[in-house]
Amino acid sequence: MTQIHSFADAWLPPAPPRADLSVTPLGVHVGAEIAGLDLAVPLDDAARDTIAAALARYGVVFFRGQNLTPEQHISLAERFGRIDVNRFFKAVDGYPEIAEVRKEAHQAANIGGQWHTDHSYDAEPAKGSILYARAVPRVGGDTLFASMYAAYDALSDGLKATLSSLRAVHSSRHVFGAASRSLATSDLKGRILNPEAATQDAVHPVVITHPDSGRKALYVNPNFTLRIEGWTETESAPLLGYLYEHARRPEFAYRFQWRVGSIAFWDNRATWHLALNDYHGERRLMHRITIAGEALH
Ligand SMILES: O=C(O)CCC(=O)C(=O)O
Ligand SMILES: [Fe+2]
Repeated sequence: MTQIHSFADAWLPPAPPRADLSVTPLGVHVGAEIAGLDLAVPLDDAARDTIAAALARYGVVFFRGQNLTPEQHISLAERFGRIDVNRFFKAVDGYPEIAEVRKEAHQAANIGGQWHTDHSYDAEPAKGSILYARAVPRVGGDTLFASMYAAYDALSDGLKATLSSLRAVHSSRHVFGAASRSLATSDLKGRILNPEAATQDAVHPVVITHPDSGRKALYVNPNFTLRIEGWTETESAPLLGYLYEHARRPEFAYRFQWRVGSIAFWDNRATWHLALNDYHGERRLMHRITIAGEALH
């Protein structure tokens, strides 16, 4: 008789190398909370490895109750790679490495309000981002994360085979550039800067093999992907639209509720994220550091 293994057998993490740490899966396909760490203290190798392994497995890891200075936030990020300074977000005063994700009570538009992965418009997209909550609304302002491993796995073998030969063009121009309609019509001015730096397009496979986990992940997103390479935008729209609708299915996602001091550290190649803009009249301020990645294959 075939033995039936429960889902948890495959999904629960191996014991972390430090017995004082715990890794608890939160979503069925994405998200885990790591407890037992004060991230203001320099990470030892065992803690670093625990975080890196959880990130590769769960796509995004969360920490609660942290209290970081900008310097400590930078030191934490540097344990995972070189910092990739974002060209478009206003930086925290005195800290060009830290991007400010801010919405004041009188402002309407938020940053990251569409499903995306950070920096997919770069030839070497960021490997991950560490977002730290400094001020949060009383209610609302959650962030959704979706597993692009799960989205890929759920496609048919036929569509997987078709996608394996396709690459897609990604761009920052229509989002952060001078011609961006959302910048022209919203109150993001002053929070999003340097439209002249939005010149680059990049081409990536539609399905990547994740450099750390070896798993396949869908790597197109509704914010930055323009078209399939060699196809027009009009020709690309039905296929990309289908992939977005598929990847947006709620069962691939986890919704994180912030508190001041919460941290989300996501793997940008394995997940999408979306910041909900449902807290008008309240303030939300996050600090983000993005870690440099590599070309994707
Ligand atoms: O504010 C958030 O929750 C996420 C915003 C975003 O897309 C980002 O920081 O990359
Ligand atoms: Fe983002």
